[in-house]
Amino acid sequence: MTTRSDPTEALPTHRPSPPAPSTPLLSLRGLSVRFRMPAEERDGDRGGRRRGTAPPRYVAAVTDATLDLLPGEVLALVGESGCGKSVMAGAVLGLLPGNAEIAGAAMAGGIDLTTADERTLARRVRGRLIGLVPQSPGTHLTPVRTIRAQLEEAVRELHGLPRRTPRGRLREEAERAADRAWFPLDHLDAYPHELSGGLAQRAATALALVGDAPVLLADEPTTGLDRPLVERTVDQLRLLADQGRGVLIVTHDLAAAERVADRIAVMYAGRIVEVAQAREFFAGAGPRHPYAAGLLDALPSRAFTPIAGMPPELSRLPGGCAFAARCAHATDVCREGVPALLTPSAPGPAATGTGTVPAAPASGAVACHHPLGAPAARPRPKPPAEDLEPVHD
Ligand SMILES: Nc1ncnc2c1ncn2[C@@H]1O[C@H](COP(=O)(O)OP(=O)(O)OP(=O)(O)O)[C@@H](O)[C@H]1O
Ligand code: NI
Repeated sequence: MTTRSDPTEALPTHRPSPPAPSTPLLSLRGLSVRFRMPAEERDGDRGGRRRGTAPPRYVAAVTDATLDLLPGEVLALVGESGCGKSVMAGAVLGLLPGNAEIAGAAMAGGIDLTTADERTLARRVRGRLIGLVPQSPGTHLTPVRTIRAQLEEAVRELHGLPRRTPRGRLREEAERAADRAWFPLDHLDAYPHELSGGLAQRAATALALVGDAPVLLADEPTTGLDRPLVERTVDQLRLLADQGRGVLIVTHDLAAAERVADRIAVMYAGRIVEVAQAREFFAGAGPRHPYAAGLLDALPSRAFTPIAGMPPELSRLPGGCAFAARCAHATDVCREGVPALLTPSAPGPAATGTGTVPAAPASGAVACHHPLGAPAARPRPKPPAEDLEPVHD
């Protein structure tokens, strides 16, 4: 993809104040996804139990995720590769493979996305309630068709319009979508290869905006882009949120998240382990979960110290906190029980509210038996080898 600069790529500097937080646009409640895997012959089975009679294995890709996405906010979902971010996004769009088993709920526009049939998902959810900003505009755009033709086709499909629909209507809707993504109308007749990287990204975003969905889901929207293009891409998502949409960015790129996110949700081994205000997380008191602190410390702009060890296999999760084996703060209690996602002020689990619909943690929630920055009265674990305490305390 080319990344040459283009004067038409300047984004408007006007930044309207975000609307007051109100009803969530997307609500996950105890969302879990596991993949059923073919049974495996285990050690000791040979000669005894025959292959195929062993119990099936499961990959616990997402476990008990509770989270709200509010109008006007950019929420960044971060975590190491394989921790379940894309599976969570796929569950929301009804795009999981056949071996996926889902529990819990994911509500948007009054529809439970986990139980909706394919017809509902295709007609009412994808593109209409939730727009998907693709990872790689280069592969998302069809090389042999102009941007205008692709947008018009998307309009036709999304609105279920017949082939004979008057051109004017398609044209108008396509131009409206281009305009929403700040794609210059005088480039609409270009082919994808004629566009700069930034304009290709905007063309792909325009496709996601054809149905003017209130929720935008961007799974790794900046992978493979150079720094200036990363910044333009996420700034554009920020502006789309400022207009009242809810934007969920799934990313490895903590610098991009710091640049545009209002809130951060950190995932580890399939669970949300921390939800924080981005300002607090990056520039204020800092992360409260030792894993989240480790992610920040791993950044080249910070301590540049990777987290020792590897995440557990999602088909063989340990009994307690999944991070305990890598955590300098872990004690016996960590290995015994999975910590609930708690906010400091809430007496019970943050995911437990009043009424039948439990509340989601807004921010300041952490799933840790020994959260960082906790009162000194908390029993302090012994650091395992080197004295690592100053890094965290
Ligand atoms: N169809 C599938 N069958 C079995 N396991 C799967 C399937 N799809 C994904 N997984 C597993 O689910 C886990 C979560 O994967 P996911 O793609 O959500 O990770 P991710 O956090 O998005 O990682 P990355 O940052 O690399 O994109 C991984 O262990 C992955 O191997
Ligand atoms: Ni992913």
